[in-house]
Amino acid sequence: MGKIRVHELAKELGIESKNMISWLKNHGIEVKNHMSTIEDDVAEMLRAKAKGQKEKKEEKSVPKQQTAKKQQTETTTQQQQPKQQQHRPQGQQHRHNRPGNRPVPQGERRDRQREQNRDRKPGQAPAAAANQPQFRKDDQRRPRPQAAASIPPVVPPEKEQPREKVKPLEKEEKNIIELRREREEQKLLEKQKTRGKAKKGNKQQRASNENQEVIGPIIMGASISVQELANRLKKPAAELIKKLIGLGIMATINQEIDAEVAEIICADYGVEVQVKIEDPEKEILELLEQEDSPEDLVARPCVVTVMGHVDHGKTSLLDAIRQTNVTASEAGGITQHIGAYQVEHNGQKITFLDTPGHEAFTAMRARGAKVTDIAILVVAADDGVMPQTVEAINHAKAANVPIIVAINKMDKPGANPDRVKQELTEHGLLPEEWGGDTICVNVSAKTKQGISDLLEMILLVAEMLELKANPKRLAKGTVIEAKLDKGRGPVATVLVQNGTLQIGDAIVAGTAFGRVRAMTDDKGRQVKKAPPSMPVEVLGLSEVPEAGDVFYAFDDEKKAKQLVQIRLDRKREEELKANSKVSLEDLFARIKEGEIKELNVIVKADVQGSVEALKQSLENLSNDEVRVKPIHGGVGAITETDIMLASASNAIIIGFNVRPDSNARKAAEKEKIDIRLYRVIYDAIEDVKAAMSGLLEPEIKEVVLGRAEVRQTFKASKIGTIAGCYVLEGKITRDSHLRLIRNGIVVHEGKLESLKRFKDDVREVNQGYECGLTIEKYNDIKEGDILEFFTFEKIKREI
Ligand SMILES: Nc1nc2c(ncn2[C@@H]2O[C@H](COP(=O)(O)OP(=O)(O)OP(=O)(O)O)[C@@H](O)[C@H]2O)c(=O)[nH]1
Repeated sequence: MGKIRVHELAKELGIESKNMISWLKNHGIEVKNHMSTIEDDVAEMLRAKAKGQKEKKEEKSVPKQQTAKKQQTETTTQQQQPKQQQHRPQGQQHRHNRPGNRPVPQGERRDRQREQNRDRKPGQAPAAAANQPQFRKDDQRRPRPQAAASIPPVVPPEKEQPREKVKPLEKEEKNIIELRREREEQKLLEKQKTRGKAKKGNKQQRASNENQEVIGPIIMGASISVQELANRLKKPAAELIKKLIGLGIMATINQEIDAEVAEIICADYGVEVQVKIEDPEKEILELLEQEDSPEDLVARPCVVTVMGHVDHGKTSLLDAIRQTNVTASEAGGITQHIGAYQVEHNGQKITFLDTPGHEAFTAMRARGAKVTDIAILVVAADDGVMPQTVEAINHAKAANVPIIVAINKMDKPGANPDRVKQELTEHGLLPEEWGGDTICVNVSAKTKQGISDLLEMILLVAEMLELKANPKRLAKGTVIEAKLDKGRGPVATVLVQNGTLQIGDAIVAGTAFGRVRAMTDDKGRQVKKAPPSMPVEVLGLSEVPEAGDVFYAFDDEKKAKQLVQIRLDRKREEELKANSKVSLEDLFARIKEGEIKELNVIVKADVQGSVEALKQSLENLSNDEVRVKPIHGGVGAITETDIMLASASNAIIIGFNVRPDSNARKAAEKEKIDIRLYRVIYDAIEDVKAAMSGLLEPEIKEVVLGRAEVRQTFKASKIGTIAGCYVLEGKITRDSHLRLIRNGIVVHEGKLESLKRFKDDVREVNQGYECGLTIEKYNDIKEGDILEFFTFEKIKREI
């Protein structure tokens, strides 16, 4: 028997799906979303309830006695409803989960339902209700003796009834939600109070234990000098320096230590640190980010990204959607590629980000930009769920973006959508027709089958998301793509996310400033305004911004320029700071300038013997001008902690037969720490010696291209060990050198013998992809091994 969906019934009763879902949930009826089905008797009950409310409203003009009578019947019905509902969810659950329960194809079921509803005469109950077994209907309407008994024979309608009578679904719902929220807030407040007390207690306890004067919280900026901190703690500076040495930080009395270190020191004295950093950039942005008042908010089109495995038809699907939905007025327009486009379906717009593949999506997310409202996961019906499909699912899930599955290539003879659905369930996407909440639509980008259904589903999900924006304010959005055009200068495709962008607006994106000189839409037409969710190509920026940069429009050009200046200053400062770190390359120059009197070194090696040997040999290199000082030595991979220590004490790191792990590598890049890696102790000593005398010739520098993890190994009799790898970062190229690292130790260095994706030989494989490879004359590859790929680059000496 066909059951009705939440959104269908909501539409029928003229209620918002959202309200109906909350109401059902609050009454103990389990529904997942607007696509969930409702038991027929529940639907019927809701219809009766809605009908009752409507009638009651009309009854205001009906004579009093008559109204009272009707209301009595209504009340009776309503009073017994909760009882029925409480039993229902379980039954509903069972029905979905029962094995062997033939899943009714979604399309078939929806069509059947629509057909039945279309055939019915006005005023007649919908099909689902008509098929309802009679006894249920009776049961629902007929008051139970007990319930009836509790109803007073004469109902005073004016006083008792209005509460039931005029309360619409929404209002009832709101009260429950508000009540819950209030209770939760209360609980939170209480929790915080007790926590605060406990914290305070601990601190005081510690302070009194140490028999110290209680000092209030120390308020500081991003850093504080050792002297200043000692003054505020009322402690001798020497004591603090001792503590810092204990932490591996060699600081002088005038040196600045950052908030994190200050916090550790102060914790020892039971003193709290409060960091207050004045951030002029934040202040400007806060002014721009002011919240919209609800009355200014209007619905905006949803923004969709298409993701999926290679060759499953992302580009074809985007093209098919674009072609099928070119309206008559646009037919003559030349479709431009501007990184995003809009189509219209049933009078509603949908924005597609025309950058297939999840790289664009993740790159933007990595930069903190959330542009996508809905993800379309394309899966080829003849191929099924593949590695990149899984990646795409995980990316969308991590971003908390709803997924609609487009099962593509349905025109192909080998198409098997049920297999795809089965595979999807293994990755946490349960198709809605199997009781889950994932919408799956069968499509063919080739024949255009199902494209319209897909668009309909997108609009349905978008409706549930209630996407809104305020077109009246200054624009804010994200840069989707940007390039330098020879003739036109910097060109950026931006997606307006709030406000309206207009010609002449002053805008800032990253460190790029400009006035919007011209705007072009996705059909190549010049436009003067771009409302929310509209992608446009913008001319007029001073430089090329980066994809993922957030842009803001300003009414005050001065403020815009101020923001850019703040960002530029900060960038410069960071570069300067980074450059001030010691490296072997500029060691000699800095020694000569008297800047460096001590060369701090951190030594990491594969065995303790090497650590000691290196430390000793390095220390022996000390001369009158500079003292080589190993501040830390240890066995194992170079870690992020080593980098932090190097950064805090301005040290270089020497690794012997070990490598930095991936976090350490990133941190070293950020902190500009010089890491030198060697396989021969003598080379390490020689390099430092040469650097100290200005003779270091770093002509060739190793450049790491990427890292991959061995996920599986296969033995092939003629080939040797084949490693199934996943590229963790960067890329692998066929001709790169590699080293095999096991537990942070370099086990082998050599070259690649072959590199394949699926069955094809490839020249390179990028981050996020899987590949198969073999290593020249080396077979001892194990699961979990890390392969690091590198080449050599010639570097010009600058001293
Ligand atoms: N028969 C059939 N072929 C299709 C369909 N959709 C795409 N293809 C074909 O599948 C191949 C790959 O399609 P693309 O659109 O390039 O796939 P993609 O996912 O964008 O591929 P990448 O951009 O390489 O990741 C092309 O040869 C298309 O012609 C379809 O619905 N039916």
